[in-house]
Amino acid sequence: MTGQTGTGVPPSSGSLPTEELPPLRLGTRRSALAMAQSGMVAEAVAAATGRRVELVEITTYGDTSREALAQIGGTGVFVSALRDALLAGTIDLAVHSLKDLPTAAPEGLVLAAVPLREDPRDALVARDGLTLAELLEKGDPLHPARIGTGSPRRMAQLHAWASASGLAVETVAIRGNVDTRIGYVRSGELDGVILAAAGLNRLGRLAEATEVIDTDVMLPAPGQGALAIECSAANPELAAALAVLDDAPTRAAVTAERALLAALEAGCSAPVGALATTQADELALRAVVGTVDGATVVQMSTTGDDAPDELGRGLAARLLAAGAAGLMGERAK
Ligand SMILES: NCc1[nH]cc(CCC(=O)O)c1CC(=O)O
Repeated sequence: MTGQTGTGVPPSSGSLPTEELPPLRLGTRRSALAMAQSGMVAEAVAAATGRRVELVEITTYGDTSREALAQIGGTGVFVSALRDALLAGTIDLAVHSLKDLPTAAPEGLVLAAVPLREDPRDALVARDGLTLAELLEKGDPLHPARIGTGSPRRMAQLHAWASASGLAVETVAIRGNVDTRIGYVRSGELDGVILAAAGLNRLGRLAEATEVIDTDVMLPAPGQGALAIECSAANPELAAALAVLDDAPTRAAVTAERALLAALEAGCSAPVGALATTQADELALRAVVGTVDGATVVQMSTTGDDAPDELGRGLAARLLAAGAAGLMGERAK
């Protein structure tokens, strides 16, 4: 009789067998864009932690309300339901578009990772493959090109650029998901709409952009194109595991942009654009504040090896000294 002590596969001794840990619950909004970016992060988190990751869909007030964002308290409405779920422990991590994240640090939560940023610029989706310049040149003061955007920042810069170029433009306040917004162009209701290039790209629809708008024409929203991965401060092991997804240059850039926004006491629906880029270990930060009609815009830049948040606050102070507060109108949160 042969022995019963054959060499089976020994139980692994090192790390915990992953199948014994419950999956990580990643909270996400239901929109196609949120699902796309959460799916990407879920894969990265699974690879980084060796854990399974399941998506938990959470509906926010911003998803169900058709009111203008400025009316319902800014894009923070997209964030708070996910944060409530994190604090309640019904999800383990949440993925947000960083530009929707209020600048105030939340009690009990950690910004565990800011992954590598995508193209931060805005993009135009226009009829007939036209660029912004071509579209506006086809109009005239009585029949200006009609461009859809609900963003005061985009409106301000679009009007300022058109006026500097001697061209007419009409902005039409719209909101809704990417499909809805592009739909206004496909139906012929609008000549073009402006959206974040990163959002189009994550949906696999960047090819529908007829122009990615140069940052000399339009500075993006602080944090645009970057994602935020949040978890509970009560779970430092998870925060540490998620930290491998952090991209240091992206975090430095968005830290500078958000410090500027916070120091201006402006929210994500204020007419403020800002973009930091890394150049040979130095951060270069550009920012614009304007009136929504574009009649007055103040643009400034700075560079240096100061800490990112100091760079942001310093530029905000210079903008405020130049009268920025008076341009932003009613402070949005
Ligand atoms: N305001 C909603 C929102 N929040 C983030 C993005 C795009 C993706 C990103 O900036 O990371 C969008 C859509 C848009 O502005 O077109």
